Amino acid sequence: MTTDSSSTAPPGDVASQQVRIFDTTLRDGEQAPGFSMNRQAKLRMAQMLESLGVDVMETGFPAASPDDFAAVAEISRQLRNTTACALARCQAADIEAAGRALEGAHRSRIHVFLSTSPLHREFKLGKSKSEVIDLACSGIERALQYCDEVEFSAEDALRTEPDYLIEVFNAAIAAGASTLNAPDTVGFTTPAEVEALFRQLYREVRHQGRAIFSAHCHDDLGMAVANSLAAVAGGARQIECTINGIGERAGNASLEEVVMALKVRSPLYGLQTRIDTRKLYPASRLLSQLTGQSVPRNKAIVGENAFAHESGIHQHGMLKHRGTYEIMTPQDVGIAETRLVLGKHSGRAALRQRLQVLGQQPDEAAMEDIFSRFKALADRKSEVHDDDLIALALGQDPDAVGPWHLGRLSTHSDLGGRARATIGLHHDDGRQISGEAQGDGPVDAALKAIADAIGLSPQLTEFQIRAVGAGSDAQGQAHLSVSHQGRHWRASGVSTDVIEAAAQALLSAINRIQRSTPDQVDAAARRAAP
Ligand SMILES: CC(=O)SCCNC(=O)CCNC(=O)[C@H](O)C(C)(C)COP(=O)(O)OP(=O)(O)OC[C@H]1O[C@@H](n2cnc3c(N)ncnc32)[C@H](O)[C@@H]1OP(=O)(O)O
Ligand SMILES: CC(C)C(=O)C(=O)O
Repeated sequence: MTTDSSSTAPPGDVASQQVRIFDTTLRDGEQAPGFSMNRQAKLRMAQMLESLGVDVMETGFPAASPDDFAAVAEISRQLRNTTACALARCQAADIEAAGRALEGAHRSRIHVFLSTSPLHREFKLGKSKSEVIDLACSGIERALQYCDEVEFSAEDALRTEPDYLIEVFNAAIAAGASTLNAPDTVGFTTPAEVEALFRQLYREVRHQGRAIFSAHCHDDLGMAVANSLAAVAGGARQIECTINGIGERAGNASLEEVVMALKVRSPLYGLQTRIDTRKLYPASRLLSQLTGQSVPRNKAIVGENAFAHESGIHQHGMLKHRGTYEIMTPQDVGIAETRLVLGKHSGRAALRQRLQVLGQQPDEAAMEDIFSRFKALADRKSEVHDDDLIALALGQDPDAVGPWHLGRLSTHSDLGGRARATIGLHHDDGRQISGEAQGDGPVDAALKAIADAIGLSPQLTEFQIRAVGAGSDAQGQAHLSVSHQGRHWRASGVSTDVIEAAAQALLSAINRIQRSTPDQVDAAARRAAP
């Protein structure tokens, strides 16, 4: 967590080293298709954002719907260290709704906005320059009756005539706004342009240290984070951003990227935030769970690959000194550890290190043999897992099938009742066994029947079924991970019948366990056999 104790300038003044983080995940983020959240989800996310340390939280747009109003009201009552903010158009009903929703807030802000660009003035609002200024000022004055502070946004500011924008901001300050936001509503600007605009605003608007400038950048050209940082270089002291960069169209500036850029490059920017960066990854995962939208693997800071290395040259460098290929630690952002993923691009250094972790210490000759078999396997699989490596080290074929095979599977389930499964298995040595079990659904029953029949119940740690292809005749692909005696095994099964796909996946995992520890599993199966 970074805090500013050295600066004497008020937060937000250009002389201050503190940048306010204004989070709009629950408003601009939530208003994008695919990201809407119900009240419960918003409340859960708000708790996470407050513990992350955001300074201002835009909790919603109360005039949008009764549920949004209720969410803003409930979140506002709960926030203690964060200013609760609600959005409103320059319309009396919107502002009154925002004011009522914020009534229980510890500290409240109404964010009123109005378009200022020529295109928006003419086609959206049908208003002249002076009418826009009058409407903005009356909106700000009205909002001040309901809250502690008012932010004013000149929507589409980056396509507004700069001299007119200055006139609007001067009027907004005179009307009582203490935060002046110049949004790049359509993600059109560039870093050089936005920095120059903020410098001009800082110089020419009559803020007299009473108002701070804010940047709200969209990512239509992929420059939202760069533009936000450039705005700060030009004098902005509030950045509006969202977790995972969600927001209208291509999204907003990503909070985790902005914050980590300021932290990792602090000698360059000399600026700080209050964000507890160790909570960035948990916040990102929570949002992904609540919205059902996954984070791309290659996403900066919080993507699965952000601290994962597959290429041998990088892995070799990382094993010598992690600074060779990482500019921050995974722990800085709340990720447990760096992963060296073994695949077709990996080299001997990473393979040897992983084998050592798995208790295998092959000599040079054995290592060469394992390495060539590893490369051959890696050409067929995207990722080589620990159980594959153990099979390679033990001289086994990681692609082998059996010894157990599924001979028979039948399931029965009634709506609302327990499901039942019976299975028949045969072994390469001619043995045949059968089993029967009940479960929560037919997949659960089938997996239990197999585990009971073989007499081995590895713990299921991950389970996914997905359709391959479209249509009701699509193949179902089951992936699972199990743990057994401290080791982890992965397996998959494919069938047009999803229950059979799951059963094949578990059997494949048990076979892998058996092939690496044959005596032990065989004894279990003999005990289980009738
Ligand atoms: C850049 C941004 O992200 S702005 C925030 C965008 N977010 C949203 O729009 C999400 C929530 N919005 C909603 O639920 C609805 O749009 C509502 C409830 C706010 C309004 O719904 P409706 O009354 O049916 O209006 P509708 O959405 O069709 O059109 C917007 C109206 O607001 C006017 N308007 C737009 N911005 C402003 C503003 N800042 N101040 C005053 N009026 C405005 C438009 O001119 C239009 O007016 P008109 O109906 O007289 O033509
Ligand atoms: C309401 C304003 C700040 C906005 O979301 C935008 O201009 O993108």
